[in-house]
Amino acid sequence: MLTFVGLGLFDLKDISVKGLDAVRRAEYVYLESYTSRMMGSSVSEMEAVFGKEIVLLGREDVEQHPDEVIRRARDGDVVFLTGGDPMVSTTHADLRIRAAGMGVATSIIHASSIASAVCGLAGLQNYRFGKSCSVPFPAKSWFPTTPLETIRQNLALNLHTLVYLDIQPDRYMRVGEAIAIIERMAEILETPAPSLYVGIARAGSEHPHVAAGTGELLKSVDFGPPLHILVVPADLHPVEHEYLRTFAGL
Ligand SMILES: C[S@@+](CC[C@H](N)C(=O)[O-])C[C@H]1O[C@@H](n2cnc3c(N)ncnc32)[C@H](O)[C@@H]1O
Repeated sequence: MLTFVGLGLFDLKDISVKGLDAVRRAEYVYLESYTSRMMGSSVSEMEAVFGKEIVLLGREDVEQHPDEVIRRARDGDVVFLTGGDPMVSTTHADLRIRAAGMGVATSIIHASSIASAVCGLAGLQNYRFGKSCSVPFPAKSWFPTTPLETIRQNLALNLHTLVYLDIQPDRYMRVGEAIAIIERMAEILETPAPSLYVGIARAGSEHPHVAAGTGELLKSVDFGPPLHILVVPADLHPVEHEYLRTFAGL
């Protein structure tokens, strides 16, 4: 059995009781840490509390060479850990399909996700979100403008946009960096940059930081340590406006 277990948002206390039971029962426990990160706990802390050795997997291990994981799941209990919910804004559906294709039973133990946490922290209604997008760190001759195109399509439909920020082995994109990159995209596309943003840091921790305002304002805010995420809101419903005024300094 291959069980996808969500770790939740911030530290090792965010896993569900069901998830913890599955980890403790498993013969092999894998963790992918390229789609999200548990910033409040190290892998060694998780190993100590879960009582299991954890094998780290990179993107290639999961997307190109998942054979070992699937083979072991055919012969015993394997847990595959992911930050947040394992099936939200990841490509792990592919791993589940491959396992099923090889006759391996699978199941999912869900967890809190950044996609729902932003609704609580920013007070933006979940059914008013359009397609989400991701802002990558630009490379030498690579500066995609598709994230701003997605934001503009959503704004035209009066929908909010959830903007995931790049995670790399040695760095995490911050709210201010993401806004500066989006503003550069606006220059390239010769289109206006968004006039309002909501920045969120460390959802799920004891000290999340949430701030709403113009790009100029949010670039000067110190959101503190990662992870960070950004929302570009559409026109605000009066309750959304009141919520951001009350909890995000709008
Ligand atoms: C690709 S998404 C994966 C979402 C994950 N599967 C989930 O359900 O939460 C990861 C991105 O979401 C944002 N993110 C995830 N957890 C966060 C947290 N606790 N606080 C702020 N942003 C977070 C970051 O921008 C990060 O790069």
